[in-house]
Amino acid sequence: MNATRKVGLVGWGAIGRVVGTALAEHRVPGAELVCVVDNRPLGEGAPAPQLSFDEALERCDLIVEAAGQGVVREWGERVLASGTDLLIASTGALTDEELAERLLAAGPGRVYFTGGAVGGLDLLQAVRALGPLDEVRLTTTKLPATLEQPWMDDELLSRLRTATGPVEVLAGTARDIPVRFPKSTNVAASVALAVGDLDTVRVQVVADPGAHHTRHVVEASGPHGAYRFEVAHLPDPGNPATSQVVPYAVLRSLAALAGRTGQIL
Ligand SMILES: NC(=O)C1=CN([C@@H]2O[C@H](COP(=O)(O)OP(=O)(O)OC[C@H]3O[C@@H](n4cnc5c(N)ncnc54)[C@H](O)[C@@H]3O)[C@@H](O)[C@H]2O)C=CC1
Ligand SMILES: O=C([O-])CC(=O)C(=O)O
Repeated sequence: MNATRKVGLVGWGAIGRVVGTALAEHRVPGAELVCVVDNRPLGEGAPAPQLSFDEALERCDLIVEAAGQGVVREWGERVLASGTDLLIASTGALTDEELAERLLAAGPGRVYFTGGAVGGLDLLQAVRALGPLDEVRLTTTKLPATLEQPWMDDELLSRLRTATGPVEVLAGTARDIPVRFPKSTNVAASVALAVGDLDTVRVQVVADPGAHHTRHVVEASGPHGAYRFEVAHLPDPGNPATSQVVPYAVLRSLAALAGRTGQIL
């Protein structure tokens, strides 16, 4: 049987709280929560000691990032160089190809990403082996307030705030969109990781005041077939930018990584 994975969880927010609580309750066979890292003091709020990143690297063999793209940029290489594996939720950081290459070259730790809020990535990854896709489109629809960004001008902010139906906020590729909406469109980078090309993935970001559910629609086509995956998630009540399902996607990824016998994964 494999040794128990010693997990350091970075980020005690909408995703981290659910992941950390499940780990602390031993709901992931083969994985144990050793510590939590967060740049806010957590007091007694977390079920494991709050440590610095450096302390976490000394005690853990797997870091789960559920904090933001900046953490991947700042810590990714050091995590891998210390021999610790890294599971990434903030995949948008990997649209920086220089960083992605440095992470690929770093080691001996291994880097993984979770499918997060989007579906069908396993099939898109499989299709890639047949040859490139001609077209890949992602349409993400969210509540307007979850899409507001510091770079937006007054006109765009006003369009978001006064929308009475769906409005396109920005269109681009998976190379530029996740940087523009760092907490809201990591899914675009995840689709690009599956497809293997940032520029092929065209992304449309839509704000809809009636979006009771956050929607991600992936449409892809190529010489071998056509694919469409549509998901509609309830947003997390505390952080509506994040879909409620995301921590469970992280836990699913963790279960696969911990890979205990007695489970069919
Ligand atoms: N792949 C996917 O489908 C998704 C990915 N995400 C990514 O996951 C991230 C976390 O999401 P939530 O838990 O909803 O966010 P949240 O805002 O609820 O929680 C983030 C936590 O990380 C902490 N944090 C932020 N920067 C930090 C730093 N530099 N060092 C240590 N701690 C830090 C914050 O204090 C907070 O406790 C998002 O920013 C986004 O990048 C979010 C949703 C879906
Ligand atoms: O949770 C979601 O629906 C998507 C999200 O925030 C992201 O990709 O960053």
